[in-house]
Amino acid sequence: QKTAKPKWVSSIPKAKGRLPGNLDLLFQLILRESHEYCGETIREWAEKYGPTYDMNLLWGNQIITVDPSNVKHMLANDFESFGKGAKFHTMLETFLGSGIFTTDGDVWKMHRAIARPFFSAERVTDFECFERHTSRALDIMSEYGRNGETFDLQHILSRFTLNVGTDFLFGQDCSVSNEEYEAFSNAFNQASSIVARRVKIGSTWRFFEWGEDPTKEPMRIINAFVDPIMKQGMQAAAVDKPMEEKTFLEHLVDSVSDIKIVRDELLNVLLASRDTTASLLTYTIYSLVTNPHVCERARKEIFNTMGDRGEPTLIDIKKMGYLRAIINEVLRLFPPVPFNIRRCVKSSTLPSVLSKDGPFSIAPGISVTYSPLLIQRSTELWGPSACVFDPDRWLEEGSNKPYVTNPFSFLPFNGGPRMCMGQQFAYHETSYFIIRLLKTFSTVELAEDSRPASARPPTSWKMSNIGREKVEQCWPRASLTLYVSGGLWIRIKT
Ligand code: HEM
Repeated sequence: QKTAKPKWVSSIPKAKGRLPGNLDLLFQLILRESHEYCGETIREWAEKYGPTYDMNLLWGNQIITVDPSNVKHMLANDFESFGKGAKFHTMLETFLGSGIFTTDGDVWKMHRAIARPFFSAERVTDFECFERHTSRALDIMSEYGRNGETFDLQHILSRFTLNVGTDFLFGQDCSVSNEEYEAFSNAFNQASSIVARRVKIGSTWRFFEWGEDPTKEPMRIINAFVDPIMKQGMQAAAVDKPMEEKTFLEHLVDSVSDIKIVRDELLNVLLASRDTTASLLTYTIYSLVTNPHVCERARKEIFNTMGDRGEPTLIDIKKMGYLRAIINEVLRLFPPVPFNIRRCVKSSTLPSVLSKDGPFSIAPGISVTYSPLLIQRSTELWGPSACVFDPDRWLEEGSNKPYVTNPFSFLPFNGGPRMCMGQQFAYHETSYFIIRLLKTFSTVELAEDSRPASARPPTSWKMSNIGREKVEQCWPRASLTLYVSGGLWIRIKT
């Protein structure tokens, strides 16, 4: 770490636009989103202004950092000086209320303490739950295969992870009609993109939302979906039973008297478990089908470990080192939470090891956005092959690997006291699904011919030498989580 005297926030390099208040940069940030590779504007500005810079939109400080030393400082070393903050709470409140994601201090501690018992080793290895929903998803895919039809796998995976999430957390199968599911899913995606945009443009978000709150209509649909789940959970909670038999929802109803908080928490954990794992699964399958040699090696490992058996056990999964390396490599290149934010609540000093002018002191009230996606693709941290999909980097021996020397250079699940509670659950769910998929289907391919225009990456990327633009065969985009624009269109053979 550098020992130089810290400079005040004003010495953090500032982005320089042509219009007062960097109005042109604010519009660039919003308008480029519709045609750029996820995070490209932020990356480009980091190259121009330095790894820690101030977007300085409408005269307000808004710090961006792609420096792991600063992320470690905010999430772990000086955790008490950084929180989600009141502004973040307001931006997300109309969607997620006051749940584990949006709160700080004692309220957050209460949420975390209530949730903790439900992420014990026994609960996160409920493979029967994975099997119930995996076999259903594979049946749907087989049907498409038999009919010679192509399909959007991302869509199937979002429903799969929602079903697993509601089953694991609320003890209920989400057996709604396709129409009800579609309405819920669209409303959830819509609310999620509205709040993601608020976070991206920061304090200026209200300028872009005239009139009625745009999350109001999606929330009406989301609540209509969640209410019956809540009702059943409350009825079940009224029946006396030991803690080990209780679902997360029953325990929640027991522990919290305010029904609004129960609903908020339910949506928070649904968001945590559905979109993130669907993203990881979608990008894992995308990476397998676009790297056939990796797919074949994974298939061999699965068959060598399990022989003719169909359903994997925890021991099987633990033996599959190559599959784990593939999942880590996907989490590195396509982190399901590509951007995140913290707000300074007590004066602090960002070490800014990668900046030539750091460290930088920052004052309470200032927000710092950090990007796992850009950090995990940085050639400075990961070497010249940073943008290449190479699971072998996780199997190489040696203590000089970036994820060994600098754990905050790989942070898909965050770090410190607010680290993801569902990490093991997500690794197990993803491994389980991939093993069953590769054992069931002999061929899984991209169906480039049948995807809609919104799923096609811009043709200009083929000529690009930036990041992964040249090699990407889908369009990675972000709302709160990373997704494939227009869906991942697939063709399979059984
Ligand atoms: C690949 C899958 C997943 C990824 C990449 C992921 C990533 C993350 C990240 C980055 C955070 C930190 C958010 C923040 O504080 O800013 C987080 C928090 C959290 N995650 Fe996950 N997550 C995944 C799956 C899951 C699953 C399956 C569950 C539940 C079943 C879950 C439950 C939670 C909870 C409860 C928190 C809140 C922790 C807190 O604020 O104290 N996650 N996750």
